[in-house]
Amino acid sequence: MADAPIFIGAAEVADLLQYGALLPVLERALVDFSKHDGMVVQPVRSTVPVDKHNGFLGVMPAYMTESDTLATKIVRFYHQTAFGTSSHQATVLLFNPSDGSLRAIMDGTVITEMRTAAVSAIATKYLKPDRLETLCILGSGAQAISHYNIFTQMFPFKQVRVWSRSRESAERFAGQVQGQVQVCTSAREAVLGADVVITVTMASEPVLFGEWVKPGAHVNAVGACRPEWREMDDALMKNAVLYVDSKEAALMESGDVILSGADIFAELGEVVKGTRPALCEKTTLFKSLGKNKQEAYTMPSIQFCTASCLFPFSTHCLIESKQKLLWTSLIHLAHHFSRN
Ligand SMILES: NC(=O)C1=CN([C@@H]2O[C@H](COP(=O)(O)OP(=O)(O)OC[C@H]3O[C@@H](n4cnc5c(N)ncnc54)[C@H](O)[C@@H]3O)[C@@H](O)[C@H]2O)C=CC1
Ligand SMILES: O=C([O-])C1=[NH+]CCC1
Repeated sequence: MADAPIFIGAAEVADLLQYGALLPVLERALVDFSKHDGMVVQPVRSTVPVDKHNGFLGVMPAYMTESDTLATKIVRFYHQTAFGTSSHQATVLLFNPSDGSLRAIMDGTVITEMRTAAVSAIATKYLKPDRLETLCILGSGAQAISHYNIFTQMFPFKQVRVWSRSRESAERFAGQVQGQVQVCTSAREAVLGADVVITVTMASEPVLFGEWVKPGAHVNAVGACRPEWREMDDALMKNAVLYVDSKEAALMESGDVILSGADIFAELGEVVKGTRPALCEKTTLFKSLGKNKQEAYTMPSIQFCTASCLFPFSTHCLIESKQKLLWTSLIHLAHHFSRN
């Protein structure tokens, strides 16, 4: 009989996952994904609308030949959730690729929050303007917090502005993060003059307009993952140089790309690899959909390990082994572009 899969809960994932280790894995995932050489098999996410409850369930499988990693993320995103419940909840399943048996079940919500923010940070590292003084965040939920955390760690912003539909949630956000945040009364006020803008809303109509965006600024467009949803207006989509995590996904899932008819300039993985240029002097926009969550790349110091070896060990070994499994899954997930 196959060994029972191990379970890695949200608290353990949060303990084990560090941005310092995550960033290079994701850069590698972006590059591998954008090679399009058949070594990473990762279809565009399959999404089931749950209309009766105003939500969606997305399934994101991938197989990476090089690291022999087979996993899937399952994510639900609902518009109305009970108070205190995140609109996005995810689970990651890791399989033994040789026989398809289930090896690990892990919380994917923290992974999603951190992976997505880390990929936006990578896009910003490559596409950033010369001046990095003002960061603007539109939205104040889970992604706003993870983006705030990594962006203030990685870049020397002097000012962070936030706007949210309700001032109360923007103020709650400002109280939750470590550091000064200017709560703005309008999205326009938050965006004017900002060097980097991040949109992390559940909006289905534009909240960011090209006329507000400073020429040469960089935008990370993280929300609006349905073909009929928008966060940007046409002017911004057409005037900015457009980078995406996955061209295939952007043309199937992104309302901002599909409905504006904007041309895609490059995948982020091509920029990281150096095969397409980073046009930093222009206004740039990175449309993130989460196409490489887990990657087929195994961190050099972390060997793949089987669930069967976990149970005779001490707690310490168990945690260490879980960390290995977590990384293996991340590596896989990274491919869902770092659609963490
Ligand atoms: N690209 C990627 O890889 C990923 C993208 N996402 C997307 O990022 C966005 C934020 O996700 P979370 O922070 O987890 O969600 P959340 O539910 O925690 O926060 C959503 C935020 O959007 C605001 N909002 C909701 N409806 C709005 C509207 N009509 N106009 C303006 N603001 C509105 C809410 O007030 C809240 O501040 C979502 O669109 C989500 O689908 C999430 C995970 C991965
Ligand atoms: O990658 C992801 O988990 C998601 N992207 C958009 C909605 C959820």
